[in-house]
Amino acid sequence: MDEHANREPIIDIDDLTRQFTVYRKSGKRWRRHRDTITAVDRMSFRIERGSAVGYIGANGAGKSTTIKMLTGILVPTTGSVRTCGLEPVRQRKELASRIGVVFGQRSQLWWDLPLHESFSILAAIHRLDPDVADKRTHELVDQLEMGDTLDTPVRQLSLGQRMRAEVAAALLHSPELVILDEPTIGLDVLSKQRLREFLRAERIERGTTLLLTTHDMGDIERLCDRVLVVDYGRLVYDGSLTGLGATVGARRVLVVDLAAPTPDLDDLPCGAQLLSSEAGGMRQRLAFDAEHTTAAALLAAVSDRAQVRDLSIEEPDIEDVVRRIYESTR
Ligand SMILES: Nc1ncnc2c1ncn2[C@@H]1O[C@H](COP(=O)(O)OP(=O)(O)OP(=O)(O)O)[C@@H](O)[C@H]1O
Repeated sequence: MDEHANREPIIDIDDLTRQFTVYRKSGKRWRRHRDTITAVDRMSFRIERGSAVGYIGANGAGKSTTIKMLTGILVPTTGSVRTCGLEPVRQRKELASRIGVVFGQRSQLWWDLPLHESFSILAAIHRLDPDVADKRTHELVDQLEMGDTLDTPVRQLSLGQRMRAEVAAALLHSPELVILDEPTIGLDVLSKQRLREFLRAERIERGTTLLLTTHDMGDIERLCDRVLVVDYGRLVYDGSLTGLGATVGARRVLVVDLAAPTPDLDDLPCGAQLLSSEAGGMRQRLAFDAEHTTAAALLAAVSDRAQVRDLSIEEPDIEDVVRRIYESTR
């Protein structure tokens, strides 16, 4: 790969739109109506090589449709998409040798064959040199602790074992970019932890770029340095995990310890609300949203009413933020 290619974003989408035409029957005569659904709506973003990005949003927000266009399964309606510097649909074969894809719900393994045979078949499909394939298989089996399962038919693997096998299968040809759709869904705590550790190491040691969709806050926290939030096909947030709370309107909490018992602090500035009052009102928790007021303004309002001895600020619970994004009514 030349130096220019190395500096190019590994994913570059510009004004990307995908629409679907659906038909529904309605009215007395059950006439067919034609509707257009815009699953991805003029979306633009770039992802740099070596980064790890969480792509999140409610059900139906447009995540899978974006991934399908990135991998060449779906043709965009308008706009452009480049993955690894290639046009995914036109250069799908070449792209397949440069990316790995894991869809939690769909398998790329052969169910009735022992696991090691799936790896051999995939190595042949990718035309890997037998020595290289052997070395890489051993490495993955070792790192993902799959030694005991190599002779087991895939259909007999537990969910955790199968997910590790899926990840190994997607990484066998050492792709530059790995796209994972819900990689830890349904896994127990230990399996999740193992998988995350493996993906982190893969990224650090090989510079592999990771793009993942997930409902699991832990995946984002442990793996991603950037979060993209999609809603109704549009990008509504692009930034760090910590900045996410403020954007989706999650509230921070000012906790004040007061010098004497104090009646409930109501009548607060707009955007602030009393959450709880303890110890006869000596500790009160006040939620506020950054869009309407500031911690300083809130503190000033409290100081007018009581003597403040100590204070702290609780940041939004990111797990709650992610849950709210997924639960938003569509
Ligand atoms: N083949 C299709 N035909 C018609 N509509 C579709 C098709 N694929 C997706 N859609 C619609 O496009 C919108 C986006 O769907 P998409 O599957 O991309 O969302 P998602 O964010 O991946 O959701 P989930 O988390 O549930 O997988 C939805 O309204 C969906 O119903």
